[in-house]
Amino acid sequence: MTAQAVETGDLATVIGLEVHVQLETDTKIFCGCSTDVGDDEPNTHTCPTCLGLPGALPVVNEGAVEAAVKVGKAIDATIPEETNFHRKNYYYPDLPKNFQITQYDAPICQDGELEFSVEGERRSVSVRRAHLEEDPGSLQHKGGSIDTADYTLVDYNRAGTPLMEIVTEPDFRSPDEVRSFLAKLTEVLEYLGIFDATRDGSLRVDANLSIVDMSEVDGEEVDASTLEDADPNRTEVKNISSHKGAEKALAYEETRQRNAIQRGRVVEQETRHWDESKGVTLSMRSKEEEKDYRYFREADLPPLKVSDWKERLSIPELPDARRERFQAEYGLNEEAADKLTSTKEVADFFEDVAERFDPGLAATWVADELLGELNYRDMAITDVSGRFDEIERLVELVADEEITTKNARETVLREMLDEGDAPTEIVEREDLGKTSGDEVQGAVEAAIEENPDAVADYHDGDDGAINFLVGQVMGKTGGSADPGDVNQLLRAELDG
Ligand SMILES: Nc1ncnc2c1ncn2[C@@H]1O[C@H](COP(=O)(O)OP(=O)(O)OP(=O)(O)O)[C@@H](O)[C@H]1O
Ligand SMILES: [Mg+2]
Ligand SMILES: [Mg+2]
Repeated sequence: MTAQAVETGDLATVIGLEVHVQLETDTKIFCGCSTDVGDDEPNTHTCPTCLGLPGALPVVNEGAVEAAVKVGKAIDATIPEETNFHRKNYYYPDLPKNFQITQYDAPICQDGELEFSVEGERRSVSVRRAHLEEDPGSLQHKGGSIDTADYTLVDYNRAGTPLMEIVTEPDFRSPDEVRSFLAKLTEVLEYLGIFDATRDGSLRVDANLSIVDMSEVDGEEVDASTLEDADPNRTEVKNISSHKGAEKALAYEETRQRNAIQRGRVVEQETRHWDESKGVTLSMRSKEEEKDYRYFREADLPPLKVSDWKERLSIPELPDARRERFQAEYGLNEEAADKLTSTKEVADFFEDVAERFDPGLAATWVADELLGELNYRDMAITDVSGRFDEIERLVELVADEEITTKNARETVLREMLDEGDAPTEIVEREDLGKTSGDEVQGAVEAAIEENPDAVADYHDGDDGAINFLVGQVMGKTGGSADPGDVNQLLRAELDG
């Protein structure tokens, strides 16, 4: 049968996410095995519980529940009186028990919300629920990828790592919104101190996408009721592990589904796999339904009373609030406030520096100089957190006018980062201490004496000649004089 091209009105894209984030705890969610597995030998961080051996009993790690409650506070979610766990049954080699302990009808968080911006515009996404669950093991496909491998090995080091699955409403309308949302979510999770974005596999996204033909529904825009009327088939794309990957996979899927609809084909409801290297989504299987999982209560774990945990646990000031406070309290512009709140560590360091020195100077040195040089070297603030004292010392040298801004920026900071030396060491070694007034005055007089042509040009009204003379003085003082001061001294000498 050849498909007939159909008349399609405006096609609207609808996206909802299931984001799995790894909660930073020392031990796994239901046993005492360490979560710090790094590149250790496979299957060395395991015990009867996370291997799912018969008779082994799970015990819930309260640290993981606390982390989840903090997330709930940050997204303004409802925390139930009592939470409990369920078994989700399915058969796959990464799951030793053939069921995953997860949450079903009493998730730790319900009805939250997260605001973010896309290209300067504020958007808000509702979080339907966020629940705790255990990570399965990891599969290593040998001699190929998931569909072509000769054989597959399984490593249970990861099995039992605490995960939080954050399920949004289908509120996104484009792949780039998803990318901005994920950036914001990551930022918030890091502020809470429960998430490490640099850890491999710490963020995994299942991205659901459907296309609604607006000519078939009432209303101009997609909302909950038009979506219910249209009830479009959706695909769920798995194996996405980065913000950029999510955007790319969804852009691919958006085009694929739109093209299918425009050719009069039906979009299958199915689970697809994101192939990062090929940049395509591939059909894996038809979408399983809830009944396939035979959810039932995990009888080995008693329900957990959490009604007062939201009050008991405190969370730090979050990025949006901090950004606003930075503008009000330190008089920063939006761009500087954005940069200085990009991570909690940057924000904390900035506040330390701003307390000791002028906030404007602190902002320049942390936001522009330090972050700029770090960025250039592909380094993060965490790479220099052991050297905050040294960086403050450098700002102090500038604040006390012991070295020039130019030398501080172009020599001291760069050498600190490249060679690992302390600022005072570099100042001494490179002889960067600001030249004394006498020396500068001497250099000014010498420059005037040695350059009669420039002096004559200056007196003829050629103001550019002064720049040449400033350059001469800077050369004589090895760049350690202040160019503004030199300019003034020269004018005083020439006009006097
Ligand atoms: N029409 C739609 N288009 C795009 N996304 C949708 C649509 N309807 C629902 N979604 C999204 O699909 C996701 C449903 O996730 P949920 O975990 O509730 O169920 P599931 O995917 O069926 O289950 P599982 O956890 O087993 O994958 C939500 O993120 C939701 O926003
Ligand atoms: Mg889900
Ligand atoms: Mg799903």
